[in-house]
Amino acid sequence: MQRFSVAEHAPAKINLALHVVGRRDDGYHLLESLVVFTAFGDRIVVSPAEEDSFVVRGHFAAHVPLDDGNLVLRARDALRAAFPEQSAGPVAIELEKHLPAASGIGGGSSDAAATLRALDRFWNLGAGEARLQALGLPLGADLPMCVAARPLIAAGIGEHTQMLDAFPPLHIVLVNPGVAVGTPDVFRALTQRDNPPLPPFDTADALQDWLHRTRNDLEQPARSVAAEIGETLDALKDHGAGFARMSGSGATCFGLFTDAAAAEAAAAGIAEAWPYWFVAATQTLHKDRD
Ligand SMILES: C[C@](O)(CO)[C@H](O)COP(=O)(O)OP(=O)(O)OC[C@H]1O[C@@H](n2ccc(N)nc2=O)[C@H](O)[C@@H]1O
Ligand SMILES: Nc1ncnc2c1ncn2[C@@H]1O[C@H](COP(=O)(O)OP(=O)(O)OP(=O)(O)O)[C@@H](O)[C@H]1O
Repeated sequence: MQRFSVAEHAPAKINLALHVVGRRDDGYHLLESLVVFTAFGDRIVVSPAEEDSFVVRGHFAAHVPLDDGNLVLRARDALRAAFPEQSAGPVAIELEKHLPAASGIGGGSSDAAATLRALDRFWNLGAGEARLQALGLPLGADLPMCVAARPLIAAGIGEHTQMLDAFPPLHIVLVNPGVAVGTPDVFRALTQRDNPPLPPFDTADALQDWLHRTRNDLEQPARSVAAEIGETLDALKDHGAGFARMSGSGATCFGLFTDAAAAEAAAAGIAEAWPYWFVAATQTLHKDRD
């Protein structure tokens, strides 16, 4: 039996830009998105056990299912099923839940991706990143990008990921106005499904210029579901964000700041003015895997 615990960070996923460029016959939308991941996030710890178990702790623990509806358990089961010939014995899984659920920053997908990475190491499967991405896709379109968890461009419904090396580090404030927004509801409220593609991005490009030429096509439909998104973006801009936009299907918005001190000051100001909102100052992750 494996004698050591393995821990994996499950970062927040931020769609810096998200263009909806078409729709597949099965109803899934074709996207082009520049995605980064943050130091702030959830945490998965897998440990040796006599039988399978799952516990959730942390500020948002009460907001996620404890049964097979949790993407963490679905990821564990998918990995076991893919490696029937290898010993994939009982395991205790602990999830520390710091990311708000149903909030556009991929909490469940990132937890599932971290579970795949952690169990791949714990069970010594040597699956490799591409295999883990393919195994994750049936659990959610965001899984392949969350397995990679470093700056990338995603395309298709999320199954194509192209890593961006030497992406500039970013100081970010995440703000969620306390409204859970269902991803299917936002896609349903979308009126324009064939929008212009993402302009090409080169890491040598000025990011701010590029951001101003891009969009989140899910912002308008999300605002029709949760009007608080407008107030959230205003709060970030009023507290000095050089750029602010909604991530994914919302309602979490991100603001970009010049340095960590500016991000922390803005986060403190927003948290004081809106004590019931979720607010976190953080920075992007760039660690290479594999
Ligand atoms: C909005 C994003 O977060 C951007 O990164 C993702 O596209 C959503 O990824 P996700 O939450 O992993 O999505 P899934 O769990 O696969 O799908 C939830 C629902 O969102 C819609 N959906 C999702 C992804 C996609 N490319 N097109 C869609 O239309 C579908 O109605 C689907 O039933
Ligand atoms: N580990 C988990 N963490 C959060 N939600 C989970 C988890 N497992 C299952 N879920 C379910 O998935 C739903 C979507 O939550 P999630 O946080 O993944 O959405 P999201 O942040 O909008 O993701 P995305 O940005 O990928 O659209 C929740 O309503 C919740 O019931």
